[in-house]
Amino acid sequence: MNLETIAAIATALGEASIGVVRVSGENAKAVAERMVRTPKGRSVSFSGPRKILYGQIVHPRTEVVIDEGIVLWMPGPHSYTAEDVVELQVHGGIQLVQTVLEATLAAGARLAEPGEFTKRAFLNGRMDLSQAEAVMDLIRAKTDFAGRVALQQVQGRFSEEVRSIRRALIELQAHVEVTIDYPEHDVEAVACEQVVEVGTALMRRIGALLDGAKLGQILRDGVATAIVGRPNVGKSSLLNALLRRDRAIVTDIPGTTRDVLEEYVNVRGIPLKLIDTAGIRETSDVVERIGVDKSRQSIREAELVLFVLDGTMPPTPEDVEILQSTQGLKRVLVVNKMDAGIHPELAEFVDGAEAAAVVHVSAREQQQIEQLESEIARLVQGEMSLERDTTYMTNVRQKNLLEVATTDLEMAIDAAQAGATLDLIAVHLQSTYEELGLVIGEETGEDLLDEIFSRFCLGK
Ligand SMILES: Nc1nc2c(c(=O)[nH]1)N(C=O)[C@@H](CNc1ccc(C(=O)N[C@@H](CCC(=O)O)C(=O)O)cc1)CN2
Ligand SMILES: Nc1nc2c(ncn2[C@@H]2O[C@H](COP(=O)(O)OP(=O)(O)OP(=O)(O)O)[C@@H](O)[C@H]2O)c(=O)[nH]1
Ligand SMILES: [Mg+2]
Repeated sequence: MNLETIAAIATALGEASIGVVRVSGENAKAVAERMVRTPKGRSVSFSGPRKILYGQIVHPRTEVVIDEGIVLWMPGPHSYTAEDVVELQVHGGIQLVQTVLEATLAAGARLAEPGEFTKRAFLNGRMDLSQAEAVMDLIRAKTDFAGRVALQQVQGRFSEEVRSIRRALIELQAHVEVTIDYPEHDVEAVACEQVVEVGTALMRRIGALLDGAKLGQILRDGVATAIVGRPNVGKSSLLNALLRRDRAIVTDIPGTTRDVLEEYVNVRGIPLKLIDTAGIRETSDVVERIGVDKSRQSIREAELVLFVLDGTMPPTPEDVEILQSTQGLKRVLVVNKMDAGIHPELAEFVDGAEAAAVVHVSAREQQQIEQLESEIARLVQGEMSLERDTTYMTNVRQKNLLEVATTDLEMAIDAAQAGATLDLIAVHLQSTYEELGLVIGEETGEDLLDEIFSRFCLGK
């Protein structure tokens, strides 16, 4: 495949020890030869196998020395894109890296679009679409766990399973097609039995992938965790304590938090989307009332509720209301202000309440926060352990395709059970096969590819 030579900054913009400009394509060699000199200023020829060299980086037209750097020469197909790749590793100054990029453009490359390097890797067959998409998940991973899942997918574990299911489908399809050509009643019955038997097993395998996807979604978005309670109990203080920084405004004035505030935190490898809410109470203040409505909305959308109570006071009617409105949800009762003592009526209230866990903390004094974290981890961990034989996936596009594929496969099985014609069964099997192909990018149209890769970051 003959594509234009592209260049981009591969590292984040900012002051850093090094910055990398990457060039890929047929002219990568020419670009490098126009820009790289030995420490003594002599030209360098980039041919033969991979090479690492140290030298000067010059502007291709003026020969002005821009920096000294390390240059990697990786001839295709043994490179990230499977094309000839040159990496110019220079000092990581914001302006400097930009100047080096401009020099590569002057030397004959064009600026890469977002995701274009990875798109090349896909187009050149070095990875499939599911792997390419996972590259971006890997970069965006906020926790060790999410990172390991993405890496698993980059390395092709998910793709392998999809391919293996497709191979089994093709075999089944072949069996059915052959039978269509030689119609004999008992042979036909055998084929139907095959479709039911093999199809059911494949359903189970696709189902397992979909289970992994559910978890993947949590990984990507974080567990929606609403911190709720009446005003002044210490919700914002708890958010700050869990974040280990002063994010939300805390005052002794009830009704301080007006708007919903969202922050991500990593609790023992589990990503939580923490939602600090306005204290719930009846109020005539227009702004505060909107905030309270939003708090109620957050409760409805939460996967986990941290119900905060002021341990120093007897429970109020608002506490009773919130207890009711969070009934049936996965909730933790967080008795706050333990540093100031626990009121016996509050203790009684908590004893009588149903909850997945009860934790006494002091948000302000940072006491027992780790205890709370352990409880949270315990509550969500069950669904979150990275099991060796489970294949996870975080991509909504792929998940939707798997769902459509199961529907079609189910139709094939139903048709076989109902003794439908083999032609009809074959059509459903064919659809299943094609949908699974789209997951890994087989027969995927140009428009969709553009759309997928444009969501990548520049230089990837
Ligand atoms: N400097 C640098 N570091 C990097 C990358 C890069 O492009 N440049 N990567 C970019 O994201 C990641 C590594 N990914 C890569 C994947 C494959 C190949 C590659 O050359 N593959 C060849 C050769 C394999 C081999 O030697 O065994 C191949 O598959 O044929 C390179 C990088 C992370 N670190
Ligand atoms: N003694 C004690 N006081 C605390 C503790 N946590 C919070 N407070 C105090 O309680 C008051 C209210 O804290 P906030 O975190 O603003 O309470 P909130 O629930 O977010 O309040 P609203 O935003 O008004 O709903 C502040 O004066 C805090 O300093 C604690 O653990 N111990
Ligand atoms: Mg608050």
